[in-house]
Amino acid sequence: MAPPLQTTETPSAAQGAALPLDAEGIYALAARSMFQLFSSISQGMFLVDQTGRIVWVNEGYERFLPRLGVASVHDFLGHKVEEVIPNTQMRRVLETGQPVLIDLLTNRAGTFVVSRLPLHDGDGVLFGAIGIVLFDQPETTLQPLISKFALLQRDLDEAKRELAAQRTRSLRASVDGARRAKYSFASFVGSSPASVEVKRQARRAAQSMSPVLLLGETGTGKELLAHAIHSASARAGGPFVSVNIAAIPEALLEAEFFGVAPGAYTGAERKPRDGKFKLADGGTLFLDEIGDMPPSLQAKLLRALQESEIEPLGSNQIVRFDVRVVAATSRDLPQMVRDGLFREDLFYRLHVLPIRVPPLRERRSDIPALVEVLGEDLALRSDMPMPELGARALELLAAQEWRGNIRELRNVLEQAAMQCDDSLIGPEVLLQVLKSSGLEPADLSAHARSAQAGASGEKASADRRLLRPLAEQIAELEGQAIRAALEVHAGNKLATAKALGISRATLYDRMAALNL
Ligand SMILES: Nc1ncnc2c1ncn2[C@@H]1O[C@H](COP(=O)(O)OP(=O)(O)OP(=O)(O)O)[C@@H](O)[C@H]1O
Repeated sequence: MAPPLQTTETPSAAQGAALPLDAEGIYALAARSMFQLFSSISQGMFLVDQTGRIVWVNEGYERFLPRLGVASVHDFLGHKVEEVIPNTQMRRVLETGQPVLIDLLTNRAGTFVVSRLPLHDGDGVLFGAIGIVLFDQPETTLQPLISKFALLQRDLDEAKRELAAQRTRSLRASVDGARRAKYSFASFVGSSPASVEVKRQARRAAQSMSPVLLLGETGTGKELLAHAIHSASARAGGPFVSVNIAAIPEALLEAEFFGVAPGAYTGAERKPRDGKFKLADGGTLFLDEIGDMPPSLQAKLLRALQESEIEPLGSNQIVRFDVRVVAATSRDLPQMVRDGLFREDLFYRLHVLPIRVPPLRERRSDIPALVEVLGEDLALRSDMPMPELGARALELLAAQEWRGNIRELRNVLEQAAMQCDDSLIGPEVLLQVLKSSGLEPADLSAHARSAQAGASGEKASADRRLLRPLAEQIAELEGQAIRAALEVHAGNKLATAKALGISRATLYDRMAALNL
């Protein structure tokens, strides 16, 4: 039940009345006593009814009225609380029924520490609220507390700043780490003719600024070579940024490449950020699995590569970049062009310096060295002794087809090392690992026979070819040399004769004899 509208007189106490003996009487007296105590020790108090009208104000509160621009108590009582006390939050207490035990209120009368308590009747029905000014001018009365709070706040802010700086430093370090090339040409193990040739081509590519296209089966070392090309290039001091196109959902690829401008999206997952082109500025951008580039984005990528500029999503600003592109794919890109799955113009843009990375089965003589290096790496990473392979186990490895190439070789070695109690890996364990990995173990005897047959057959046929009349062999060699020189010089007789060190007349003679 709402109390009647009153003036500044304190709600009457039980002065003069006999002390109650029953609990209800004591409770009523205690409530009244507490009310009076708060009224006298606080700086001021007022009551509102459930509609938010001021119904009572004590003497202490009266002194704030002039500062609130209210001439008298009568101009205060009966008004809606927010009309006479700017910035008050009493309405919220009436709406929620929840107390605000302590709060700071600032308005034209000053800053106050206040309490706001809802008032409920015996049935729990809200009938009003009480506003208490605990401290007037808290900056002076609460000075020691405020100083301590300020000190703690300063320490907290400093700690937060330091933490944020540390986080930024470690993020930057990990990003820098991630953006530095991890491999050089020394990391590319192999001295077979095929490996030597691929390294030679890649070293030459490193000296150029043109795009490089690395073509080869999965696990052949294309990514390793991309790192090595960057490390050996003039851009080695710049970032190496890698994008695995196959690993990024199509919907996110555009943002990944071109970045997102501030305010482009409201969703939390689309915060403004730089795209990979911008991140690679001054360095190398490695586009891994370029054959998986969705057709919808191929035109945009081509434009970016041609113009060396991008437009981040949600922005109309052009961002220029200076990036050297190395792309790689294990897919048959020319066939994809023929099938209309890959843009021809983009293909030619990337196909400036193509390098074919041969599969492991074309460089089997690299396998012992690879086994040694991969084994060393495994031992370092897993704290295991370095795996050793006997001659027969090595033979078995050398005979495999290795569809997954060096990556597959590494996996097989790792599994075999884990299954062996000592560091020596025998052929039985290898056979078991190969089978459990779904790989068909090579037939060693057949492999040996074919390798031997290949070698001895080749030798036998070479021998037979040499056991012919010398004039016949010389004529054959002469014909080969003339045909090759004519081809190189596009049929130009003068240049061909010069290259072969013969006169033009002799060349015409020989050509006639050879029916050329
Ligand atoms: N010649 C090599 N010497 C040493 N390690 C190699 C060599 N080639 C590849 N590797 C290792 O083999 C693994 C696969 O190589 P990488 O990722 O470069 O192959 P990839 O051709 O890019 O494969 P994918 O096409 O599947 O992406 C890596 O751990 C790499 O370090």
